[in-house]
Amino acid sequence: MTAGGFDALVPVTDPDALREQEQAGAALADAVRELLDATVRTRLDPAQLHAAIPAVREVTESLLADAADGPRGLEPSSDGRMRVHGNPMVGALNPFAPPLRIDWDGERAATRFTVGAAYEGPPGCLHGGIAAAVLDQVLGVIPSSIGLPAMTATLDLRYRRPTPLGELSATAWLVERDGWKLRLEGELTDAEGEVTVSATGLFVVPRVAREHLGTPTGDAGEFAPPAG
Ligand SMILES: CCCCCCCCCCCC(=O)SCCNC(=O)CCNC(=O)[C@H](O)C(C)(C)COP(=O)(O)OP(=O)(O)OC[C@H]1O[C@@H](n2cnc3c(N)ncnc32)[C@H](O)[C@@H]1OP(=O)(O)O
Repeated sequence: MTAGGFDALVPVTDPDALREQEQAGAALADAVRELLDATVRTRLDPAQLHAAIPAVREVTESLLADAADGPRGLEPSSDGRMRVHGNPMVGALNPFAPPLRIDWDGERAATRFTVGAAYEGPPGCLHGGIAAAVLDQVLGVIPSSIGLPAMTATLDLRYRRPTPLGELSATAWLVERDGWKLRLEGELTDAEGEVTVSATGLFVVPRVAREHLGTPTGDAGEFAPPAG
């Protein structure tokens, strides 16, 4: 199951039209992601750079002909789940998002993704804040995947070694549930399988969501810590 949305299904009047809209928006985001990468990597001379600007501005203007005034917020998707399409880690419509596609198998949330020049911190390596955002997101899909939409209260990171740009993976699991509080752990791993960053997070179901969800059962049940 792909995680990252909110598990409760909502009625969608015309899922085919919505899917077509999502696919077109995601294709545009892919193209702009390539533009973002090219913008960082280009070595064209100043005159050539200035010459590129009008074409980019023209596209921007055309997109703003029909656009939201601000962020998109939570919207129904064609799969019947609510999603934040502008999310900078998983949002299909956000060119800054790698984007992460996070799978939840009932025990672990996991994603494989590629990061390039736009995410560079130390030379050739992933920016530490992006590593934090990836882990926040991968840990953060677990609460909603088990029906307890929660927000990050604390996120502790241990940067063990530099994370090279390129193919990476991240995984997270639930360690403990205490009422409305979830203790989660996760890891970011490089292409060689080395753990570069490990994370521990406390996620709390906010008061407003608690009022809708009723009484917590207070134990992790089947969501026990994975072996190893
Ligand atoms: C609609 C869902 C969307 C869900 C959306 C999911 C999207 C996932 C995306 C990735 C995750 C993010 O980036 S989320 C964005 C980054 N995070 C945030 O912006 C969160 C900002 N902080 C908050 O909104 C709030 O402080 C909360 C929700 C964390 C907690 O506030 P609250 O709901 O009023 O809860 P409160 O009654 O005070 O506390 C409940 C229990 O949690 C404990 N507790 C609370 N905060 C902490 C803390 N920092 N450290 C230790 N413990 C804490 C309390 O001691 C208490 O324990 P006891 O007395 O019961 O034992």
